[in-house]
Amino acid sequence: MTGLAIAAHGLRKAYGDKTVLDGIDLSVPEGTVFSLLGPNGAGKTTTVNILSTLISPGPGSGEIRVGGHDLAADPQAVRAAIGVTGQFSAVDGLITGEENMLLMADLHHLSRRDGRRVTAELLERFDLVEAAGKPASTYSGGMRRRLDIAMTLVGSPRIIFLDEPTTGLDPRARHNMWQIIRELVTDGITVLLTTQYLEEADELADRIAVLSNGRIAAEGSADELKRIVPGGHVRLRFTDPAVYQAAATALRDVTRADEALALQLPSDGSQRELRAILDRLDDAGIEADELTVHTPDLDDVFFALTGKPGVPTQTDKSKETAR
Ligand SMILES: Nc1ncnc2c1ncn2[C@@H]1O[C@H](COP(=O)(O)OP(=O)(O)OP(=O)(O)O)[C@@H](O)[C@H]1O
Repeated sequence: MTGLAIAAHGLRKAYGDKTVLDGIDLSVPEGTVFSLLGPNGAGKTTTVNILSTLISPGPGSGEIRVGGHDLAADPQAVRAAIGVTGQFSAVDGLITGEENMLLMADLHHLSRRDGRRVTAELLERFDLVEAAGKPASTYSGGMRRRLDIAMTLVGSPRIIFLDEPTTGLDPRARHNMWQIIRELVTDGITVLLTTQYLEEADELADRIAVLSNGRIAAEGSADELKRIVPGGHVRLRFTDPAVYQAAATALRDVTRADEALALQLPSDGSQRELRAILDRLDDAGIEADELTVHTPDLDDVFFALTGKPGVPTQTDKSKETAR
């Protein structure tokens, strides 16, 4: 292996005259989580489908290596190295969780005994022992996803593709899934995660690539991406209109929100800039009733890069931190 679990050069795909992937490069080091982030239709699933050999790359694509194997020359070896769990999971609802697992063990040609052992271990690990004898159709969304990942692990993959693994899950199940993903990585597995949830990429990914219009608009760690967009500001709120007016006069570069009696100033949130603002207020004898610092988050990055608002964040939690 090269140290890279996935190395793709100039990945291309078009359907008719619609270009979905317009030459993207991906480098994913072993044992890391790489997140492909993009709005609906950006090409995330198409990328996963190509890398997992489900569909062929478009003409003109460069070399693609997955698990150290050349995708075009040795797709079988790629398939043996990977596991895929997706929006349309492999779980059969008509049979029990345990039967699904045993079926998977059969597909991987495990002996009956090994199949039973691995199934028991994985059902235990994913907290599915109690539900093991019930039809999978009776499982909650979170249980189904856990079963799906457990089934994927039967084949001992080194690389797992998780296509939107928490879409539709409630917050508890989502956090549970994040924990599972972290544990996979602790075990040395490489995870390629596609998500529409910015918070999910922020939580889990070592590196994030933002897909937009068939290209990677930006790539880096969450912190690196946050640094490329402006958007940091300090917000001051007042209850007394006269004090609000005085502050608006005393401070430069402010954006006023007269109705809310609030002022906004661009700021990187650093101690130096905050002190300068507070000094100016002190000099003018002004006391703000509330001061909050807003630092850019992946939402800001995403909107700046794709120009497409409306992508869901996972919580309504305020982006502002009171200081
Ligand atoms: N078999 C196909 N035939 C024609 N067009 C397709 C096909 N598969 C995908 N597309 C188109 O390619 C584009 C990218 O689709 P893809 O499913 O990769 O996006 P995505 O980023 O995974 O989106 P989502 O978040 O909605 O799953 C979309 O415009 C889609 O309509």
